[in-house]
Amino acid sequence: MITVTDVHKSFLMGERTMTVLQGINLRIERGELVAVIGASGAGKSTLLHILGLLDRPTKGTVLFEGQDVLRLSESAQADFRNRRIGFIFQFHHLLPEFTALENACMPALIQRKRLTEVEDRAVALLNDVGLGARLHHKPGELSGGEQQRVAVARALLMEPDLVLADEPTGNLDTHTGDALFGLMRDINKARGTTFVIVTHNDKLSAQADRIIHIQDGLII
Ligand SMILES: Nc1ncnc2c1ncn2[C@@H]1O[C@H](COP(=O)(O)OP(=O)(O)OP(=O)(O)O)[C@@H](O)[C@H]1O
Repeated sequence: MITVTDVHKSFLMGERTMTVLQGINLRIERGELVAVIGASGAGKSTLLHILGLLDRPTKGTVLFEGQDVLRLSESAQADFRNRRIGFIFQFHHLLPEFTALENACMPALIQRKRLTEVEDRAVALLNDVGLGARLHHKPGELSGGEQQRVAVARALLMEPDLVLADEPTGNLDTHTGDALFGLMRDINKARGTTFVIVTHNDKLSAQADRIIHIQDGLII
């Protein structure tokens, strides 16, 4: 599904260049659930941002089903992201003024689809994540785990082939984190959705199909 070849990423910090990724080579097969682990600052989030077309490598290629996605225009990349990739971050970035249902529908609204077109699917997803009784609650009226589950429903709304999750259980208690990871595993099994999950939790990464360990910007 994804082939990453010789990806480097450097950031210019004043006069100094800081190299964060130093030649990443990686293949991710369709339907895999991959955990990305490594020490703080190793480059995990940077790699995830590059896979999600949220950032560009300084050097190297990223092929998605053989297509060189880095060559797409900015707007084509945005469209690709919106249609094919779901994102789940540690801080779920829900919009506080909107209900759980409206937040879950947000990717469709961004694509100028009507709420009525996706509402049924969003309700079904929120049911799947155990929030059937919380559809009209705003984020401030939900627990941290419930908010994160809204973010999972939102990530799945457009039926993405790929979900990128950056420490999705990072700010949850163990029990809620385990349940959320189990939910992602279930979705992976049921729909064949590919997951790439950055996590610091060894117990969770042990349940992945494969663990990718990054150290100092290289896969070891
Ligand atoms: N936009 C940026 N400009 C400059 N430096 C950056 C930028 N983004 C990340 N870095 C640096 O790159 C390094 C890797 O960051 P990254 O967020 O990928 O690490 P990580 O492995 O995800 O760490 P953590 O587990 O703490 O989230 C860090 O030292 C960070 O300070």
